[in-house]
Formats: sequence, C-alpha cells, structure tokens
Amino acid sequence: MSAQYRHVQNNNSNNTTSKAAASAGAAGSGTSKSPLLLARHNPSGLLLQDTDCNVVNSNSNRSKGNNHSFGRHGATTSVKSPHGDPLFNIAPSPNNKMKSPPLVSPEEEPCQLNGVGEDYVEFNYTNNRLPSSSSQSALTMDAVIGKKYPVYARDISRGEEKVKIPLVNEFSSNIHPLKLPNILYISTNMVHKDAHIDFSLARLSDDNCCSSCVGDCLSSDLPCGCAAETGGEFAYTPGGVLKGEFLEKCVMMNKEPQRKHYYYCEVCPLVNDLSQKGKKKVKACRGHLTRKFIKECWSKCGCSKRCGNRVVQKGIQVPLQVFATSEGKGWGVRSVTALKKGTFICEYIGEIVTNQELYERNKERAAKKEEHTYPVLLDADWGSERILKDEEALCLDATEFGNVGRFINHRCGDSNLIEIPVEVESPDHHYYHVAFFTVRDVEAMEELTWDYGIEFDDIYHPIKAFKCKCGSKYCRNKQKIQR
Ligand SMILES: C[S@@+](CC[C@H](N)C(=O)[O-])C[C@H]1O[C@@H](n2cnc3c(N)ncnc32)[C@H](O)[C@@H]1O
Repeated sequence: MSAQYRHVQNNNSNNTTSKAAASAGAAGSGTSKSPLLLARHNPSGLLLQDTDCNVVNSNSNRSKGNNHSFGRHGATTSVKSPHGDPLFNIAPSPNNKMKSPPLVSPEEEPCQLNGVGEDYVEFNYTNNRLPSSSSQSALTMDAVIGKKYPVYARDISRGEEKVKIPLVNEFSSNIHPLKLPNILYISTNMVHKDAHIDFSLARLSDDNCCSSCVGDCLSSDLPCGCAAETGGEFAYTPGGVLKGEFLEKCVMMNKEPQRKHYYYCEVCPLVNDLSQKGKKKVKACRGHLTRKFIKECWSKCGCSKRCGNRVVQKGIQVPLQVFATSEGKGWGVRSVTALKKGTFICEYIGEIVTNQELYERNKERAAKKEEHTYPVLLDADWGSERILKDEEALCLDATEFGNVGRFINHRCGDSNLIEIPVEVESPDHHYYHVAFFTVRDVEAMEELTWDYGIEFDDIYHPIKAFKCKCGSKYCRNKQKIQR
C-alpha cells in the first residue's frame, strides 16, 4: 500500500481527478445546508464489511467496486450505530501478522518512579513502533491516587502531544494478556494522496472566518463569523470548556433524538444495494441523525492565537493514560486527574482516506487477516444537496496511524464522553475533526468512554457487534440477552 501524506495544517489544494459521484443516497433531505453529521450516527459514516472485509457502505455509490451485498466474515465483529451502521470493523484472526510481544508482568523488575510527569527512562522504539516489552523492563509509577502501575511505555505519543500518554497494565499478564498496540502515533490527521482536502487560504472566503476580529472573540458581545457557523453562538466558555447549554443540546440530540433531528434518504445506501438501484425495490431509509457542530477560529481569522474559540486545535491538555481494562475490553483510556464537565479530551485521529482507499485496504487486511481496523467515516455532507466527488467522501482510518482516541472504549447510554464534530480550517462539511468532550464531571482514573451508537439487537444487520462489557445499567447488549 503506497501512501503519501500531507499534514492537514498545510494548505492542500492539490487534488486527484474529479470523478462525478452518482446521485447521493442522501438526496432526500432537501436542506439548503448540510446538517453536520458525525460518523457514529451517520449511516454513511460507518463502514461495513462484506464477506471479504470489503467496505460495503458508502455515502453513495461513490466507492467504485463496492460490493453492497452484506455477508459475514468468519471472525468479523463490528460496532454499529442505532441505525445499524458499524463504527469499527474488527476482524480478529489467529494469523494476524502484527506480532506484538506479550506484556511483561508487573513482577518483572519493576522500577520505582515518582509520579505522573516524571521523566522516565526512555524506551527505544523500533521502526517507530511501540517497544517490545520483552526487551524492556516494566516500570512502575505512582498514580495520583497512590496505586502503583507498571508502565510499558512512558509516552505512546513519542512527544507528539503536549502531555505524555503512558501505556500501563496493572494486571498480571496471565490475567490480562494484552498485545501491545502496533501503531504509529500521530497527533494530527494525515491526508492520503487520493483524499481531497482544500484548506488553501485563497479559497477561504471572509465569510468562512472572522477576518475583522481582534484579540479574543469570546470577549465580544456579538458572535464572530466563526460563531455564526456554530449556529450563531460560541460553544466555549472563557474557561475553555463547553458551555453547559451547548453541551446539553448536543447530548439531547444524541440521547433523545426527536423527529426533527432526522432526515431520510430517498435511496439509502445503508439498506439498499446501490449497484442494484433501479432493479430492486427501494427499502425505506431508517433516518439519519443530524449533529450540532463547532467552528473554531483559525489562521485566516483576525483574532489572536489565544482566542477562546480555539480549543480542539490546541491539542490534548489533560493527563491521559492508556490502560488495560479489567473487564476484558482490551486497552482503554482514563485521565489521571479529575475533569470538569465540558472538558475537551482528545480528537479521534487517523489517516484521512477516501472510501475507495479504505475499500482497497480492507481487501488487503482481509487477505492478511489483520486483527483490528478502526475506520470512522466523515460524512458531513450526508443529506446535503451537494454531490460529493469520490475524493471528497472521506473517513478516518486509525488502524495503523492514530492517536489515543482509538483506544476509547464504548459504553451504552451513560458514557462520560460525547463526540462533537469540530471544524477548524474550513466550514467545508466534507472534512471535520471528531472531538471528544466530557458530558459530566469525571473522577480521576475513571475510564473515559463514548457511546459508539451500537444497536446490539439489530436483527436486520448482517454484521454482529462485539459482546458488550460496558457494565452500564443501560447496556443495550444486556437488555437483548435478558429478553
Ligand atoms: C476503538 S477500539 C477501543 C480500544 C480497544 N479496547 C483496544 O484495545 O484497542 C474498539 C474495540 O474495543 C473493544 N471494546 C470497546 N468497547 C467495548 C465494550 N463495551 N465491551 C467489549 N469490548 C469493547 C471491542 O473489541 C471494540 O471492537
């Protein structure tokens, strides 16, 4: 798989050949402006695999060669939204080529260190991958609550983040034998050569930013041009957290979606095989949830870099840990300090690839029987009148390149995080950042979770979700089992 990457901060005006997409399945919304949709609830935002682990869902029939007939791969599990759309396609295989070494147990030569933030012994990285624990001694550190944790990597971000993100496993490797994640940590999305992102300053009109602002936009009585893009309001407080009212609206739209938050496609590619369009009876769209989004100020804005309407772009500020969960969910994420409601945690970072590229990758992954893939489709234009080109139908693939966001586990109903689509560089809805914020105050060392939107008892969906171990009283998987 050859790949050429560009950091998204750069102005990307180069493009691949435009291929007119066939009429989008989302044509029925009739809205003048595309509601911004996040992958979780966005049918097109979530990628399905057929028996060959090919992507079978796309926003339209943009992804050439997609086989839309669903089927079950022997060992494929998939996360799905309430509308049957999987978020993460995971195809475990005994022949996984990613041979992560077993973790050393805490008993093996622990070395006492003195607290979060201490400059631990540097691990050697091989090919920029996480270190082989067999060649390293496990380290321990005092967490803020006084427990000792073995540290397998002191900073999985390799200095990419402003904060260090250790990888810890407080359990014996016999009890929770977890493979080390085999990823290259990146802190900003990277653009695959076939994906089209255009942040050129020339292309950004004054309407797309607040060029006449000065200083801190939040100190103004009136919303700036960027806030206008956020529905006429600033999403953040001067303290840098989400405004309660804004957060509540986002949560409401997530948890109690009313009819007005849905729109319906004429020919929904989630439930219809688009290659059979015109030949088969069209199945009714089950509705797509619209999302509130945030537009932050950016480089073409006149305000200061310290403007309060710039939060997500400043990166991770809270001390996160990747840790071994006790419930058998694999690795998870927690903060070592307590967090206030509305705090930005991290983005979901990955490679920005086209649906077509993901289709090819999934074919390769199926052939190589790789264990995990982590794609999230960015489909902000779902439902808009504009028809996207192939190179504009994008997703984030965090399988090989990603950040701490890829380790956040699912919790049904009462997760402490919400994902909000955030536009930084451009209000162009086909690319945006997926940002996680706390929905309530969170205690130190509490696992951070988000609701993937999985519908475990979706009997119509051919791809089975994982067995949920979230432990929530609202667990949708448990409810199904009890019935
Ligand atoms: C995005 S990854 C999260 C990080 C993952 N735990 C790891 O070790 O890399 C999603 C996968 O984690 C596991 N997972 C997440 N939430 C879970 C839950 N509530 N119950 C069981 N497994 C879960 C599933 O295997 C799922 O496919």
